[in-house]
Amino acid sequence: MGYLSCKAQSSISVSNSHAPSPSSSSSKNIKIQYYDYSDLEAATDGFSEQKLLGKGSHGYVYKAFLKGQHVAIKKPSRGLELATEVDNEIEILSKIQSPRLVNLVGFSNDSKSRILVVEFMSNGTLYDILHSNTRSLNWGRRIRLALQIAKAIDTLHSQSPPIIHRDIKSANVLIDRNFNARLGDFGLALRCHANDGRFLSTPPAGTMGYLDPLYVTPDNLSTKTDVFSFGILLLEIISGRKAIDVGYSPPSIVDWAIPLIRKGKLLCVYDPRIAPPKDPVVRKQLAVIAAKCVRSCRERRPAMKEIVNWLTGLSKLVPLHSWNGFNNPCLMVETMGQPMLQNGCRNGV
Ligand SMILES: Nc1ncnc2c1ncn2[C@@H]1O[C@H](COP(=O)(O)OP(=O)(O)OP(=O)(O)O)[C@@H](O)[C@H]1O
Repeated sequence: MGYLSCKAQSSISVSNSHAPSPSSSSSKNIKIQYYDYSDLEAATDGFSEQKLLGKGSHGYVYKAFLKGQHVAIKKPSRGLELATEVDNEIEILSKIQSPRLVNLVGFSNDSKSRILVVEFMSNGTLYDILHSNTRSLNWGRRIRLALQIAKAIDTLHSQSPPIIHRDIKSANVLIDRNFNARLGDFGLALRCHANDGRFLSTPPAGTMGYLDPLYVTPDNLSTKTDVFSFGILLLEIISGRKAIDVGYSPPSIVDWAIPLIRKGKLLCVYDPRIAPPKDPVVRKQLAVIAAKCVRSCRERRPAMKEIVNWLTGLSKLVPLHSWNGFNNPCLMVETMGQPMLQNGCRNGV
């Protein structure tokens, strides 16, 4: 996995040449394309409805084909405050590329509007996949998606200084054409540097349902804030339930799932739309990992690296079958592995 060291970050080049493909990311040579507003306007047929992929709180996302590459174009809908989020996303993503992230391709920087151009993800968001009733993912696929998201967050936390995403949620996980998870939306991301004024003064933010309850002042932010949100996302992957769903009591996934996991009623938390994982070790450990991530004592939450190790072990125990209906022979290969979970993961929650 490629990511940049702090030193290499000074050698970013903003150029008019093509951005490198994410898989060929180099620590010294991230090339970001600069676009004229008119190029982006033309590529989206004047930001037309037909090219609209979706809408978020920051603005609209359009599909376009630019210089031989499918891209997603993110156009803020409101004023200055949102431009700041786009600026932040540019600042963070122009210094890091990874096959686990929705990478920056370029941006337009003219007086009319700051517009972001990122890689196009053809299979939508994990939120849509988990909560649509048309396709249910098998356990092999769910565990691999969880592992890929954990690797993405670990990549951010391994930077110097660490980058904290602050908005880990299933709607910010996009699925690429090979059905791999990519972490996107870096509008809220912050570099965790004790002397950084922005880090010290930025008020807490995130998405309700995923937000660490301990993150109440700017200086409370830590990598464990993302670990908490990842735990919520893992519960969502396990149960198929939304982070907050007022149709249930209690509506919060964590208030519902953790007492059940503590009582050992694991089968109650598994997605009723599909049979639970066959292997009881997998059933238990997946739930235990999620419960460890959302512990109220931050110090007792695991680091992302540990979570990556545990999920890697679990992924070896569960075969990866086809992606419900999509016929990708590469995904049909069964992965055999030896049981492994270290670092006390077999202990209780
Ligand atoms: N890189 C991309 N490739 C393909 N579709 C995308 C891409 N980025 C976003 N989309 C689509 O656009 C929609 C809106 O994305 P956006 O990031 O603006 O908002 P969000 O993450 O859903 O919400 P919010 O910004 O409020 O957190 C997504 O739900 C997705 O369907």
